[in-house]
Amino acid sequence: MELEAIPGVGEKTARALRELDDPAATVESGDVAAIARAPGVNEARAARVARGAIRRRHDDASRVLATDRAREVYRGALGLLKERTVTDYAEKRLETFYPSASASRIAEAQAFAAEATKHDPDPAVLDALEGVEPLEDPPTVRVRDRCLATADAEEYARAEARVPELSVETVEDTRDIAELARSYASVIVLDEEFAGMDVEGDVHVRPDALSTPAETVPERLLAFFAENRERLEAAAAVHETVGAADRTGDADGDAAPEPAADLDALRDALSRLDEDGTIVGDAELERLTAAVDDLDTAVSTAESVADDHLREAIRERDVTIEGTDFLSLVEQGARVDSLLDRELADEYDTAMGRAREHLVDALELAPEEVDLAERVFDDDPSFPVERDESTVSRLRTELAAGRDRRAARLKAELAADLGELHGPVEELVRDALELDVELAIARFARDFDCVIPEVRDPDGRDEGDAGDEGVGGADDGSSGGFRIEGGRSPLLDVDFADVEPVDYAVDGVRLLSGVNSGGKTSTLDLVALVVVLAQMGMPVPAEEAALDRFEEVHYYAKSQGTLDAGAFEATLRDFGDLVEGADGRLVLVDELESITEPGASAKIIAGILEALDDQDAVAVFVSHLAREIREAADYDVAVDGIEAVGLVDGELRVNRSPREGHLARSTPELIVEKLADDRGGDFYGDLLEKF
Ligand SMILES: Nc1ncnc2c1ncn2[C@@H]1O[C@H](COP(=O)(O)OP(=O)(O)OP(=O)(O)O)[C@@H](O)[C@H]1O
Repeated sequence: MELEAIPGVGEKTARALRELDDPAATVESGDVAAIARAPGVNEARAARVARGAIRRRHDDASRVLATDRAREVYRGALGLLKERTVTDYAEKRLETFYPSASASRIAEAQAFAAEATKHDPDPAVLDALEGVEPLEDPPTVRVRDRCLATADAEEYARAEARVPELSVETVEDTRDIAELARSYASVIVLDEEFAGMDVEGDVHVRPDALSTPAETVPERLLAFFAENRERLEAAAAVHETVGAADRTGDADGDAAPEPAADLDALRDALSRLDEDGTIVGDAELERLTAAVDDLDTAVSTAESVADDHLREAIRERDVTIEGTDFLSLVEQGARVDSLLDRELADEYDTAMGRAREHLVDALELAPEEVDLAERVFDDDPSFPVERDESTVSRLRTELAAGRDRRAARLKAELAADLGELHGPVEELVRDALELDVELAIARFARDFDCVIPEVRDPDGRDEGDAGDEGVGGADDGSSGGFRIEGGRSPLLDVDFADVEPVDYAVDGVRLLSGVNSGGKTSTLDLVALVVVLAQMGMPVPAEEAALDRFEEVHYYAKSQGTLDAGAFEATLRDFGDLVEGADGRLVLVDELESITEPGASAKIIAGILEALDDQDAVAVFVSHLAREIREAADYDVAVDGIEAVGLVDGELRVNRSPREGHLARSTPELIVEKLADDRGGDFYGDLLEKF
């Protein structure tokens, strides 16, 4: 795949993405964490890349969010979803859901959301998700006791690139290899031509070494698992918790899927691995490691044991010394060895025996090591007892070699096991992270009593596949629209529990009138939110919702006061563009009249409505000037109204659902009416007649 063909991926990002193992598949997978492994690509950019790949797959060039306010509503909706994630991954992954005008994209996202909403978010699973994070590649470990060797310049470059953990050495002949074998514990020769050579040391000819990294550098896998231990344990815990919830019947009806990796095998492998990537839990390796470390101390203690015994023996003994011996001792400084030998031979043997026994016991030496260890103390009598340094050194070398051989074998065995787990654990962690995405959607749907909306193909309406009910006038060939029943916006400034349900269906161009604070703006917000969420493929906060797929959502918030001439002209130009080719657009406009004086506003709004009506657009204009606009318009403008049911204790009681074809009375009218009722008299009565 041409990476540059993905919308939003330039040359620089494409170059970074090419560093990934399988760039095309990774980008397509939508796995934001995997994409973010490309150098210099953070998670936000990774989410954009994933979104671009989705757009490309669906051939989706749509830009549904056409205005700032529409984008704000999207951010609000996304925010509500993101608040319900546990992991950073899920937060970023949710950004790959965008409002689309592509039927296939919406269907794909809806299928995902429909599955997601089947979950019953279990608090124990959410807790378990806390520790899950995308897996990370640890920094390169340098392995110094092993090297790669080749006579080929290209192979050399390949080896350096693929196995940065090892030194790569150039060799010309067997002599060079023999030289390397003296400096490295083990040498891996990459060239076939050296097969069968006779070189001393741990030398292997392995032409496939670069393609079998688990064998060549088992340390790489060990470091990967050591680095990611906590994430892996957390992901395993998530799967187990889901499984447990399933068994106790807490979760949805479906049985939990088998985890992607064998969790017992994973735990077993991790138990053999230390934090720094070394092997643990092997008694023999621990014995050899301790023996090397404790050798000096054990030899010194063994010397003391022998000395103590001899000292005691000498002290308790009367030694008769012949005159000549005494003379030779005094005159020539002769050593007492001969004396010891003659007088205390038995005691000396016992002392040596004890020293050797101590050494063997303290270091827990194996039978094959005992022989050499016993030679540390030779039979030539001396006091104090002296070790044979060269034997100690040989013993150290042998124990260390045994330790290294054992460690290498265990590393290779563990790496082989880990190699098999590598793919599955990547999937295990990804599944856990994806579960967080699904649970966020499930919680959103539950928290806000959502439903999966019906999103219909606007071009298919005339063929009669618009469903039984139809959206407003959808099956009559008009521009379609939306129908919301029991919609409750979670973005309102009141507690969700206090939000009153709103029913509203629109199939063409409407003016929305109503009392102050009746909920007109909130209705526009609800419509925008439902449409945006629906086209993201997400559940919407309503009892029922259906809409025709919109190409663009143009939502204009109320302007903050009258505009100066320049800004007014710019706004008019915006609307000029908007009414051009408005088919497929949803237009939501809040009190456009505030941009200029009321008389001019009514004429301008009437003109815009006429143009939109001609285009069969779907539009809702909130206005307090409904009557004036109707008078200024050349056609019969449809007006809906949010009615006050009455004034109770000075407070308006409102029916939040707009009434179709009804011009709602304004707040001033209602107050005049109340005064006319309460006080009577001509003044209030006359005033009321003017409305
Ligand atoms: N469906 C609802 N349920 C509960 N409260 C609501 C609902 N709709 C609106 N409200 C409350 O009414 C307040 C006013 O709503 P909103 O701003 O939408 O009214 P408006 O008709 O646009 O007012 P104005 O005519 O002053 O612009 C909101 O801030 C909210 O507290």
